[in-house]
Amino acid sequence: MFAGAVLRSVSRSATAGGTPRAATRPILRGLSTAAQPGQPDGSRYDVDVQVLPDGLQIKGIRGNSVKREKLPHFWLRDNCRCQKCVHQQTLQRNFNTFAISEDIKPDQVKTEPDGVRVKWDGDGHESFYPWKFIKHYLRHDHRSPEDVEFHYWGSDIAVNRPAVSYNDLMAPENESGIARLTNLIREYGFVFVDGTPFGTPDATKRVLEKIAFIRETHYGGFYDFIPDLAMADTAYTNIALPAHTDTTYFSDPAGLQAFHMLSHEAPPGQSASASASPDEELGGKSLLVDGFHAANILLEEDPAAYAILSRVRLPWHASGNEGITISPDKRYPVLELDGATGKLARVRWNNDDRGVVPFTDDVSPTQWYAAARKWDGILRRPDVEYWVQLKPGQVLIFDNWRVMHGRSAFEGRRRMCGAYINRDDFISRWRNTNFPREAILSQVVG
Ligand SMILES: C[N+](C)(C)CCCC[C@H](N)C(=O)O
Ligand SMILES: O=C(O)CCC(=O)C(=O)O
Repeated sequence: MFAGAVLRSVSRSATAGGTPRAATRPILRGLSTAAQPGQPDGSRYDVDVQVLPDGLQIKGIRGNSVKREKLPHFWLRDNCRCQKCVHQQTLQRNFNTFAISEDIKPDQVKTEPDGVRVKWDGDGHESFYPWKFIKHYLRHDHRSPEDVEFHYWGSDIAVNRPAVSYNDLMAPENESGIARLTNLIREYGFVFVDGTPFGTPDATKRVLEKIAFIRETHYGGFYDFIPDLAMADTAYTNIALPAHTDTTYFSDPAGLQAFHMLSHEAPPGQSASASASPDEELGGKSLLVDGFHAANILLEEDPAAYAILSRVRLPWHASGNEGITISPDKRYPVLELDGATGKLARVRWNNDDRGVVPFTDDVSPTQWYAAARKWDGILRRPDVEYWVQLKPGQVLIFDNWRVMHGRSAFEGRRRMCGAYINRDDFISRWRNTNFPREAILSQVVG
């Protein structure tokens, strides 16, 4: 049952000197909304609205919890989402914010079953703010649908690795496969797509393009490589590579990376081993490390080292290829924390592509090396490392901001294909296949 009320037109009583006296403004009758489905505690939710000289004072009451927020008039007007103010096809703001009078005020405020309607002074523009929009700013429960429950893992993940089947993923008209795949990457940081045709790289490319378009870099777009140093990078060799993230030298490191081992032939003259999986004989095993899990261990065991790796900004570079010298827009730390939450947002770790450790005012290179040694030691712990022999048909896709990868040395002609995908394009695909668009818009628009 809803109750609504119309606030009498906002009266402005001028006083000497013309400064409007803040007349006592009646509170709009609280609006009691039945507990909405999924309301965390299932309790009633009352919202009171009071028009103040400089904004709408909103009070949200749920059980014993009362939250207040004042929504400034100008802020409300700027966030009008009517058909005139927002381009309905592109969802872009469709007016000049700064053409709105700075001291805009409502002429009339009315609560309705679905929200608050405001008629503005001046041009008489009318805005409507759904309760969902208003309650979002009451800081009652800022758990956004995008708050992810991370599943941290070590070598134990081998028992039950996250996977989807190629057929489920690629089923036409069915988004459940891509929804599950993107959600597994968000929760675990990686996923296998089993049963992917491997006679050619085409099916692998289709799998990746099911997520989003492929990111072009100086290595090209979709990559298909063997150890022939076609590009001046150790990935194009057969040497062992320790756990690392890729593209540490970009301001915006690749969000996803993928590998599909299409074939692995023994060196000429050496017969493929009779063993079930010749690859085991030839090496080239893949390594995955959950960087967030490793960082949690470091924080637990050596918080000072964690602080150093999250504070000291380092140079990173890719300079091996003729005429190409890539480095990020600024120096970045190994562990990048979210400025707002303090939570770990990104791991940037490739000791081979790291530049010279700087001398900074508060942390010496010796201190940084001691912290990095601790970090490196954690990455190499047997219970932290997940070693897996990739096989043709298994596409590995992982979050390059969280999961490090590497490989053991190998012999012979090992053919790998895959691609990078931008972080934001991956997150967009995850959002749009796992959450209702309305919930997404209320997150991304703010
Ligand atoms: C493109 N492909 C994935 C084959 C190789 C890329 C080389 C990656 C580089 N070592 C880095 O850490 O960024
Ligand atoms: O060959 C592999 O298994 C991994 C290569 C690698 O680390 C890379 O391309 O970044």
